[in-house]
Amino acid sequence: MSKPVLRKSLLLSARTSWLAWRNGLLASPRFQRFAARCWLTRPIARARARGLFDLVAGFVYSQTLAACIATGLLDRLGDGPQTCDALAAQIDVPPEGTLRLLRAAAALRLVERLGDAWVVGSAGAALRGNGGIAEMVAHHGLLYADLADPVALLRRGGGGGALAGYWGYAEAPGAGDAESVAPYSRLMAASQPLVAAQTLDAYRFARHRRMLDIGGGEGGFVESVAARVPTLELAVFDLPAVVARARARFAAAGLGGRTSIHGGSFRSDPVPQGYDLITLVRVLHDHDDSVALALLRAIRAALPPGGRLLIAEPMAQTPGAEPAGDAYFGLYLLAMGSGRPRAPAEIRAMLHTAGFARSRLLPTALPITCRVVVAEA
Ligand SMILES: CC(C)=CCC/C(C)=C/CC/C(C)=C/C=C/C(C)=C/C=C/C=C(C)/C=C/C=C(C)/C=C/C=C(C)/C=C/CC(C)(C)O
Ligand SMILES: C[S@@+](CC[C@H](N)C(=O)[O-])C[C@H]1O[C@@H](n2cnc3c(N)ncnc32)[C@H](O)[C@@H]1O
Repeated sequence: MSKPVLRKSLLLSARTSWLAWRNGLLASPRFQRFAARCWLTRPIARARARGLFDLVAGFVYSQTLAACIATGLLDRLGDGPQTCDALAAQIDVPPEGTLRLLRAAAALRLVERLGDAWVVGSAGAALRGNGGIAEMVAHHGLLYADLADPVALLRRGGGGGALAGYWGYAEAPGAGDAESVAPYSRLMAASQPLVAAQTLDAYRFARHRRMLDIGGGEGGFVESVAARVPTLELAVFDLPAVVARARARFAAAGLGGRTSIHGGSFRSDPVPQGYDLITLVRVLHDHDDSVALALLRAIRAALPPGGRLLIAEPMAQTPGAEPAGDAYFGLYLLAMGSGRPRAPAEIRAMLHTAGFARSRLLPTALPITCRVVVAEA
């Protein structure tokens, strides 16, 4: 056995022993009782118990939030303080039910008591400041239905449920009509500013002349870039029924002269050429490895020498945000029926395989919402 292999195997066996010892201790009711009573370990024990309780009960918190959004309770409180009785009449829930909801929401900092009335709480205020989150919560009903039996979902390899139906247009023959693409495109457009803000702060778009946003939906990201970088010519490539929405949006925003529209499928149509920057915003993670790699290869072939590809999306193994990438998006994409969240290192390895010379991860202010990898052809 070579020295590095021996070293690796010794380290692995030391770590295995340590983890077995640690887990035995943490599982022991005697140790748990001792840690909760001893003044030195009590804060840690309480924090761990709280963390575990949140994990066990998190779906109830999410459903409390869902009720606040569905009834419009948060928006109503956004207009000013309200009593429970006044709110009850507006949201069509009996006063006892409204009070129960308000108390639950207060525990989650969504609302706050102010004398005899109620106002928006600190978490509620942050949520109201990010429009797209409320829409995300509203569409979680679909994911919630699919996750009612998570083991069945895992056993059947994902898809086949409510969320897959919502998304199905991209796989459908003809790739969707105006009616079937509308709900999803609207949802993506509503949540797009969260991602655009991070991406625009992370990368200097002004260094480019012509940008193509592949899978750009109804053009929300292109519109944000247009507002930040007046010199850039912009284009969007998406399924024909989706880009029809982008065309209307650009015309309404007075961007018709600065933007081009390409309708097609990157599964079967060539990637348009003539752009020195191509972007994939919340697109790569939607696809299984074979489709994702074929797309990266096609983009590499379409870029001029020195041209760049920018990938922006939530990623796996994000320090401090592991549950968002690996748990939330891992199960979301499973329910959707294709794709997976990838770690930056995996994306960079795929970029290398696709023929990109260099790539790097750029820092973003809120990596939980989006990370950015840029690659050079
Ligand atoms: C004022 C005083 C007293 C003190 C100030 C202290 C201080 C500095 C406080 C900071 C307050 C502050 C600025 C808070 C900011 C909070 C923010 C920005 C919160 C943002 C939260 C974002 C969330 C929760 C985002 C959720 C996003 C979701 C769930 C996205 C889902 C996306 C999906 C499903 C996308 C699907 C696309 C597909 C199919 C995968 O491709
Ligand atoms: C998650 S959405 C992201 C939309 C937008 N980039 C954003 O961040 O809001 C994925 C987009 O990829 C598009 N898409 C899916 N399959 C496609 C295909 N085969 N060819 C072109 N676009 C496709 C969808 O229509 C959708 O607009």
